[in-house]
Amino acid sequence: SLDWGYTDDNGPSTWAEKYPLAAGARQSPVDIDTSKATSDNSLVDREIDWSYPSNCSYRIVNTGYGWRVDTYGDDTALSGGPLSEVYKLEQFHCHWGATNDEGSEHTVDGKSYAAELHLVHWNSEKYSSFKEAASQPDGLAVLGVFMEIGNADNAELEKIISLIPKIIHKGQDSQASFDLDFGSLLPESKHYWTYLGSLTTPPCNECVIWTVFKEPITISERQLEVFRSLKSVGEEDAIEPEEGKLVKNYRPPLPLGNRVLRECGP
Ligand SMILES: Oc1ccc(S)c(O)c1
Ligand SMILES: [Zn+2]
Repeated sequence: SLDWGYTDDNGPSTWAEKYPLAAGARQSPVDIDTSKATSDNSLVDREIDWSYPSNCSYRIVNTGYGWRVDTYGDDTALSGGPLSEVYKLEQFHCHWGATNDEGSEHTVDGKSYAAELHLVHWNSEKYSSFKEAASQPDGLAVLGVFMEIGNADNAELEKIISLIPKIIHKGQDSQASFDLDFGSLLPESKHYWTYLGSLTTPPCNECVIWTVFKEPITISERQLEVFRSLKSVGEEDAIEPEEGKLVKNYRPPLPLGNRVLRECGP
């Protein structure tokens, strides 16, 4: 089974034992203390620009600590905002909690959202692979999108959620090509906070330029329950039906320390 996870005996407070980077000074997530955010001119008119194709083939996989959609980011591009180069979309995934009052990784003035979507991009202008980029301080650019519970399903996410019953157990995957409109996975407002941080899962490499959108998107309670139905163990692990469910997979915030937190947007 996994050597790290989100239970009491393998959760975030134990990660540094096997993954020393997890104890670094540039870790993610952080609490976004809005009174500390500077809106200096360094980002003025530097809005985040993305271009994602409307139809792509994807693979969704149960990693044992969540679901992850691997994209084949040929004609994807993320630029602008805090980024000096063009980044390609590698994958996206989500973090959530056991109840709706927790689940996001970043928090805003101490407030948690029910879940948080991460769209992971890598600096394909400077580096030749995602793996190489993940070892560099400017290697990855991750967009963080807060998710709150609303009455309506999120139609775009439903295309992904409908595949989850096929990957209930760790290691299972499903290939699908659907026209996913990424734009609708992002909020209307492009107002964001940005800071230098890390992967929020082991090995917690300090290689991420984070951009966290201020405005959440909404998903329904039913959709979030589907996330929680994923299992962290393989089909071969004989366990009771209710056991091994991935009811939460979020890392609590780490200190911002002396890092700069900038904000940009209307
Ligand atoms: O490549 C990545 C893995 C995990 C997480 S949380 C990321 O933000 C990027
Ligand atoms: Zn993540």
